[in-house]
Amino acid sequence: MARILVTGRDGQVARSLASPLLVPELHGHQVMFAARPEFDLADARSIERTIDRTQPDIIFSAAAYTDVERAEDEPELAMAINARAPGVIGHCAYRMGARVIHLSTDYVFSGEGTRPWREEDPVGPVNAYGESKLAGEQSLAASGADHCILRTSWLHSPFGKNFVKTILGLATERGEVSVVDDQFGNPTSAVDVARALLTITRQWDMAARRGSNRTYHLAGQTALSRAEFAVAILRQSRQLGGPTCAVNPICSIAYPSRARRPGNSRMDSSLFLDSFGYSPRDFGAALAETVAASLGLVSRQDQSRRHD
Ligand SMILES: NC(=O)C1=CN([C@@H]2O[C@H](COP(=O)(O)OP(=O)(O)OC[C@H]3O[C@@H](n4cnc5c(N)ncnc54)[C@H](OP(=O)(O)O)[C@@H]3O)[C@@H](O)[C@H]2O)C=CC1
Ligand SMILES: Cc1cn([C@H]2C[C@H](O)[C@@H](COP(=O)(O)OP(=O)(O)O[C@H]3O[C@@H](C)C(=O)[C@@H](O)[C@H]3O)O2)c(=O)[nH]c1=O
Ligand SMILES: [Mg+2]
Repeated sequence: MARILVTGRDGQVARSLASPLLVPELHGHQVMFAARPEFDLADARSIERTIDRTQPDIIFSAAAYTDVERAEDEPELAMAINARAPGVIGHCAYRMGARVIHLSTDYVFSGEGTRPWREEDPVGPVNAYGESKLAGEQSLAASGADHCILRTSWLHSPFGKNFVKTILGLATERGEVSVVDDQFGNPTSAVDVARALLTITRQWDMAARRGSNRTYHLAGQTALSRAEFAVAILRQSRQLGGPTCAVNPICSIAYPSRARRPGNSRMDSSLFLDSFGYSPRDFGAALAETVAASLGLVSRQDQSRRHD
């Protein structure tokens, strides 16, 4: 049993961890969630106070500034939260001998080529969010804490904001949705990331023997374009009696956005599988879970609106 401190309470990974139906493995650990206003990643003192008070064995560093578009307009705030805070968390963990598992992203890569990215590949972020997350990896690594960095990608879940829920929402309003077909990546269930965090926790000593303080990639098994992903989401929704619509594939330049995004975000997660014997579920099973649960939530909201 470990004392686990999870940063963020309402994020996709945090809420997956807190859902006993989706992640029963958490049972047996003592889990604490740190969230605003008491715990603010932009305020170093609040981080120190929270970690000192909760005395964790291990910290799941899951909270982050994740609005890729807004990060272009407020890069200093994105840096404070995504770059400096992981260093502060690392220092606190180092002082008390706690471990840290920190979540990072495929957006640390440039998007060049077509080969799935491996851990040792050169980084080269193309937007402010990616730059801030890369700096966060570096500040945690420099803190001296016993840590590991888990880079994941294209998270989906029934919780919070994500591409799956956005597409389902658009399908209720429109007959067609235009989606970029020149960005490729591996959609990943936040539930599978939550399970991976617990897998590392269980096997930490084994990982340490192999050389801890490592970076791992952990993403879903299937790589596809955003447009293909949208088609899969809508097919799944139709099968479950949910909304559906046509997908119009477009180029990224035709989609108005402030942030550039990597074209090739494909991730190679084989090191994680070799190291921990764990792999996310197959694409269809993970997506079916997210779509089914999201449709349930959507229809409950609709019902309560009808009673308003
Ligand atoms: N979403 C994705 O597609 C991907 C995410 N990742 C990484 O995985 C991790 C988890 O992502 P995900 O679960 O999707 O995150 P979410 O966007 O769902 O949630 C982020 C959480 O961070 C919290 N947060 C933001 N700013 C602060 C702050 N200043 N102080 C305290 N808490 C704050 C938010 O709190 P509040 O509710 O108060 O806003 C929210 O609970 C992140 O590190 C992210 O960078 C990596 C690859 C893909
Ligand atoms: C909703 C939508 C998006 N798009 C495009 C916009 C963009 O280029 C791409 C993805 O859009 P999103 O804003 O959903 O995705 P984005 O916020 O860029 O997602 C990223 O979030 C961060 C936190 C990560 O770490 C990444 O792994 C990745 O998941 O799809 C369409 O073409 N049509 C649409 O209807
Ligand atoms: Mg977004």
